[in-house]
Amino acid sequence: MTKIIVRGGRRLSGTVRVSGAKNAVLPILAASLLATEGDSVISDVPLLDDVMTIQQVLASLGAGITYNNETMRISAPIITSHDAPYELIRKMRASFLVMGPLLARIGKVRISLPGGCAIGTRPIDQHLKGFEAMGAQIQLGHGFIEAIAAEGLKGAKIYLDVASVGATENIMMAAALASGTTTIENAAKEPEIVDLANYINAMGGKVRGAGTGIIRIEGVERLTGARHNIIPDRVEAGTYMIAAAITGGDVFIEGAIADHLTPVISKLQEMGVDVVDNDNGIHVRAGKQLKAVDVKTLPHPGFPTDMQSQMMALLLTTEGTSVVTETVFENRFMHVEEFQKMNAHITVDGRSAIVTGGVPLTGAKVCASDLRAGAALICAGLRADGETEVTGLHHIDRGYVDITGKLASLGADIVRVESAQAKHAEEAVVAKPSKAEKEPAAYDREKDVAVLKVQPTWA
Ligand SMILES: CC(=O)N[C@H]1[C@@H](OP(=O)(O)OP(=O)(O)OC[C@H]2O[C@@H](n3ccc(=O)[nH]c3=O)[C@H](O)[C@@H]2O)O[C@H](CO)[C@@H](O)[C@@H]1O
Ligand SMILES: C=C(OP(=O)(O)O)C(=O)O
Repeated sequence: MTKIIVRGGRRLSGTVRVSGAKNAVLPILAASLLATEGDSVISDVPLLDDVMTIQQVLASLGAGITYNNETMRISAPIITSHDAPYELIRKMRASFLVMGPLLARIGKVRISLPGGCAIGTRPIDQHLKGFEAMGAQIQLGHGFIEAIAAEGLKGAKIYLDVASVGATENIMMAAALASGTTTIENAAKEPEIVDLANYINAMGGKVRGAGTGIIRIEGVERLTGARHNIIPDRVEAGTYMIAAAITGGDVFIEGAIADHLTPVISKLQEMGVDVVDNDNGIHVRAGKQLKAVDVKTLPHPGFPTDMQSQMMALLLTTEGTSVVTETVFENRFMHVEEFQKMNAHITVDGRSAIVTGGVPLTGAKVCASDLRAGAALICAGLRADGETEVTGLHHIDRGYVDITGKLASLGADIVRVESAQAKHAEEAVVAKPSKAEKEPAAYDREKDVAVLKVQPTWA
């Protein structure tokens, strides 16, 4: 089985560069379907499994895509299908974000219920409520959704019952080409929403108020491809901040934007970690005994749920007891059982976890139950006595670019071991004729497999 092996006890130091944000690039790639003419050129596109999945979805709908050097070029003058491929939509949550663009572009879509991290029930009722308000007729059955907007989408006033990130994005994209003005009330305010709005506006759209609770979208007749840089990944940056703090390290996180990380920075400072930002990134220094703090996840600008498990790893190393309350997803404590295998003292009581700090962590064989849980287990392994083996890496590969290489460059004793079977499968992919040769419109995976195969020299 492919695994990451971490031997704890090394203090991290040096500089690590943050990649483009997974949760920004995925909706932005979906939004590229809105442009009827001109190519979109998106830079700082991280090489993640989720990015590969969404580009396959776009290619299956008729988009032409090339990817080189973290830059993706997309053109979608003609949409050739309204049927999003089941096996790709089930793989991840964000692939559902093609629903809004397809409805707006061709007035028709068939799509399965989305997959994604198993952290709760994750309904899509708010997305559908928005599309219905804009005139789409929706039918649900056998795990699929069929929607038709025979006369095109019309602007509407939509109040979201929960400030859903995905629903805000999906509705924003659909509204960009609808007739009239759409208002989203109780909209999500995450930085990724602002990045998407900036991209739509660069394509010729008229989105105002992104980053606040009320977003107004004046529909336009057509959008054209545009150039756009993806914002740095605040969750990846936050993960390296935790990795630095948990090892008592001294790390500069290059590219991280402090304004996107205010709740994480403020909790770390409350615990006694030195965090200083400048125009180029965030410097994290830790060394003294850290204090226990309580953490409650909330929609932005509250403490991000995607940083909850990594923060829990750090709280295990403080003096005292902390309470971590998860309010965004109802089942996001699956990492607790894995931490317990590492000698962690945590009890879960409903939506709260009571974390007893200061009990030494010991290495163990653990499994990532979701993307961020995987990163949190690696952080805990950096501090634990002995060897920690983390499996379930398909979760981690969805959202972290070369986490082993980046941590190793900071001095961590960490290695990724590919199973013989995984290596064999990878070689088979390399040996196949290029997908681009067979389907000129498709993603050039050949080039990227070469990148994927790069193993750190210390391995
Ligand atoms: C690809 C992506 O960007 N993923 C992020 C996005 O997920 P995602 O967009 O799926 O998360 P949402 O903001 O939609 O979910 C927040 C809450 O709203 C609920 N809900 C959501 C939609 C809906 O129609 N009805 C409903 O009840 C969910 O069950 C959850 O309890 O935001 C989450 C919350 O910050 C992050 O953890 C994910 O990393
Ligand atoms: C929950 C996450 O991702 P997704 O919404 O893609 O499952 C995440 O990025 O932590």
